[in-house]
Amino acid sequence: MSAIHLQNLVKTFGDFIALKTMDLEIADGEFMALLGPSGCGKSTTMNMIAGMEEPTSGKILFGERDMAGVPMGRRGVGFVFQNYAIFTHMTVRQNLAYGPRMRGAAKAEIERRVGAIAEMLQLSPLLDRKADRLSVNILQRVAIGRSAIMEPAIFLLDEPLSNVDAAFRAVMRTELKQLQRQFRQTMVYVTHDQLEAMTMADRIAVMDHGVLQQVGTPLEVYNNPANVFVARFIGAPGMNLLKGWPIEGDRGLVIDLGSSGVTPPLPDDLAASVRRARGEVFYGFRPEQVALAERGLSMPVSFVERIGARTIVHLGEGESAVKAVFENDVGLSVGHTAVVAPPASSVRIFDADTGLAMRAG
Ligand SMILES: Nc1ncnc2c1ncn2[C@@H]1O[C@H](COP(=O)(O)OP(=O)(O)OP(=O)(O)O)[C@@H](O)[C@H]1O
Repeated sequence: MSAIHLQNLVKTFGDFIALKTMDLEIADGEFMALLGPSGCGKSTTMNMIAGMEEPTSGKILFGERDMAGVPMGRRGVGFVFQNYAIFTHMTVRQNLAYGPRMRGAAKAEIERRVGAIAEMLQLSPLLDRKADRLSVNILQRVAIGRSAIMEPAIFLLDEPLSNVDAAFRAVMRTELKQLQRQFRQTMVYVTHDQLEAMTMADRIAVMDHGVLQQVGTPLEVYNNPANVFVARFIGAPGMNLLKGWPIEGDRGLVIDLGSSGVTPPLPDDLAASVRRARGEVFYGFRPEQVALAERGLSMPVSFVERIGARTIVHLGEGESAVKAVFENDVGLSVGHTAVVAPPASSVRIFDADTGLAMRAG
């Protein structure tokens, strides 16, 4: 019943197309993150699921049930926004109890549910505090509690952590995931923060410019991005992408990267696809997978960032710039030349014209 199906969903505002044909299946009990840069259409999609906006065309089904014309209050969804919507003149207890009381729940039942949700969200010591005396962090926790206490089968959260501070955000990531495990709701979570999506979601729907780019588990979108947008967007830093031409080398197909040199041979199954496509490509590899090597791409060090034990080394410049992440200090400084090689199995190739990933085989 709580699966969500988005079918050919389109939303325009006048001439502006906010969402171009979205097809997405969210399973019952799944935690789906809608991830993408500002303006990509995440909130528009969410607002249509909630019933706050009508689709221009296309369908939204909850289970088998078409939601066309079903008002927000009848959809059985819980909604938490970026800006906590709570009653500041009430106590935390009164805020949490508000929904069940409106539904006419018995007093003892309300008390039991308020106690349980307060315990889960670490609000028990604050239950009798007036909401106007709480920090932004705690206000958002109360807002989540106020929605969660209704145990909605579908829980929609739109950037709920973007106004809270970084340390609290880390705590809340864990708590939200636990909340979902406990209630087993279908959760749709809008964020532009990939760390939130990667750590909490079962699957991530990556969006850009009103177009769904890829749907997959966090590891799938990280390891096998469908296109150059996803490759650059996922990962911190994103995937390195160097433009080059495939050429036949002595030991197999290699990519001529111009001033950066020539790559090691591609694995055979990937080479077969690249040969068939015959065009210019992007040679992609993750900064975390770069190793210093005797043979490989020889590049000047342009900048070194040290973040605790982690070191991000910037190599080359302009179009041929790449980043390499090391978990220790590898002794590289500006002015050095580094020879780096990504392991063949971690290399990804994208068609330079279409931006689409070429798969092995
Ligand atoms: N009511 C509206 N009228 C006109 N344009 C709108 C309206 N609502 C959204 N848009 C536009 O649609 C596009 C998508 O907006 P949306 O809020 O869905 O993006 P988003 O991915 O959630 O980004 P953000 O994180 O910035 O909210 C944006 O360019 C936005 O300006």
